[in-house]
Amino acid sequence: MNKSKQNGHKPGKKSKKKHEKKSSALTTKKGNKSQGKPSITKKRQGNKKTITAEVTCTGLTNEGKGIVQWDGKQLEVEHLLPGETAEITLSTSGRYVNTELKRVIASSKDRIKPVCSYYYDCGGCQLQHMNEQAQKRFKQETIDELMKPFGKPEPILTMDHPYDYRNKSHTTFGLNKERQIIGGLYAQNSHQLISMDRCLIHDPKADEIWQTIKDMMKSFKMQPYNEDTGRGFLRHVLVKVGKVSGEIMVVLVVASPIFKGKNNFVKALRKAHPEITTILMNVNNRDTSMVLGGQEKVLFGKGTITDTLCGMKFDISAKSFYQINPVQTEKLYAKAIEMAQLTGSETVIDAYCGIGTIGLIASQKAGKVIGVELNKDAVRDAIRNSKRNGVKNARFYQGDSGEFMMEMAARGEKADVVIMDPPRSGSDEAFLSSVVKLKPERIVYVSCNPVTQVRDMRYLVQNGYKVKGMQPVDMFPQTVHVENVAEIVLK
Ligand SMILES: C[S@@+](CC[C@H](N)C(=O)[O-])C[C@H]1O[C@@H](n2cnc3c(N)ncnc32)[C@H](O)[C@@H]1O
Repeated sequence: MNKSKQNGHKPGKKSKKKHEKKSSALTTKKGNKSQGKPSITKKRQGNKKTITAEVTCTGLTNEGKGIVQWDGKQLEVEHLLPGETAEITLSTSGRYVNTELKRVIASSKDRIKPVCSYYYDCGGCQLQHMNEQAQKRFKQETIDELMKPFGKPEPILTMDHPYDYRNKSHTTFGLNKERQIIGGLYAQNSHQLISMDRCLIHDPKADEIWQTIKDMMKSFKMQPYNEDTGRGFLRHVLVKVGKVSGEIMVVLVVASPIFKGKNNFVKALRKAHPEITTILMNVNNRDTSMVLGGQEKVLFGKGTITDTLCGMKFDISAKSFYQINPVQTEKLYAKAIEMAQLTGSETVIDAYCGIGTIGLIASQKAGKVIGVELNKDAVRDAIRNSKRNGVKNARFYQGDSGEFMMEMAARGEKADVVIMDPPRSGSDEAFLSSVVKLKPERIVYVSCNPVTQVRDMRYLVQNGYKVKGMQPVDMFPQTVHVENVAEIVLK
């Protein structure tokens, strides 16, 4: 048996799109020089040349891919670990070089057999071939390297059971070659549906529910939606689970508002899963890769679920953002509130506030909290959550955080602490320049993308602030993503 099989590696099954990379744009982090050995085979197809080569991995990129040197170029190879020697294929097409791991010849002690049997096909997780210690070390080194201009981050807070953590999942449906209905996830960066019955980072109940829906589809004559032809009905199933409350929301994302037999469908689903507390239909009839569409209809229950986080209760709508790993979120929020150093009198801005979680938790120690959020359903949830928890000193507004802060700065208003938690793209100059004008004593910056966080913190540092401390949190075990919270104070 070859080494790749021992390691559970299934070569040659991936979508080609996944590997497409400009060799000139490759990350240089942690890479040393080492020369790839001469090619073993060469094939030419049109302008495309495929080469098999033996290479040695010298480091990892921020995306967890192995760095190798070949023919004077630095290339990335998925699922390859530092120190490993492997056989890879390289396909060159113009300036592009695609790589694929074929066989690990000398394996690293950090390599393990992925627990998930879909790992090499799916791409939703990127680090399952590393043991827990190696994942931790990789995330710490990545964040340490990125944050170097601002100091040394604290040791990352990891999770005891790094599986089953996602409280939100969405599944897509399609037909296999035999025209049987299948469900699963798209391979990363592609629309190739990977049929699966379990995702090990999802809540197990969520996977049971969509499996039931898949099995019900045939008897209800419900066809999966086909994005190429625009035909079919069921596009996705979104499941949200309240990990503490046990409440479960199921959203049937459909291509048309005409849902024949919906009452019987809902009845049958509830019979199979009495634990479901609400069912919604969301109509997405656009040619889009976005999961949810504009129209929403509650088919059963109250249309939201409630969950408990840091001792407070939160209503969550289908379209509202809610952190996907509540165990780690409690650690993250505790750190963010500690960094805010509230004494009971401060005016706190909770920017990009979602359903108001951080702001409402902070309100217990603050003078007043002002939350701002773009998504109107999330703002409605935040206002309801404020009432539900008896909070009297918090107000929530719908709007763009940048515009909101510019207006505050123009009115000469005051803020002592700004807590900001923008999406992956980070914040913008309108927001950051207004923060600089408002001059809060401290800024707590929560980020799920340290790359954009670095960019924004650089702006703040150039404009009178300094980074006092940083705490990375592993919110997304098995994946390359890292959450980081930074304490930033006026110089
Ligand atoms: C990473 S989430 C954080 C939400 C919340 N702080 C939490 O911990 O649950 C980012 C939020 O920013 C919102 N958002 C995105 N762009 C925005 C903008 N320009 N202005 C205000 N909110 C925005 C999103 O709708 C989302 O709720």
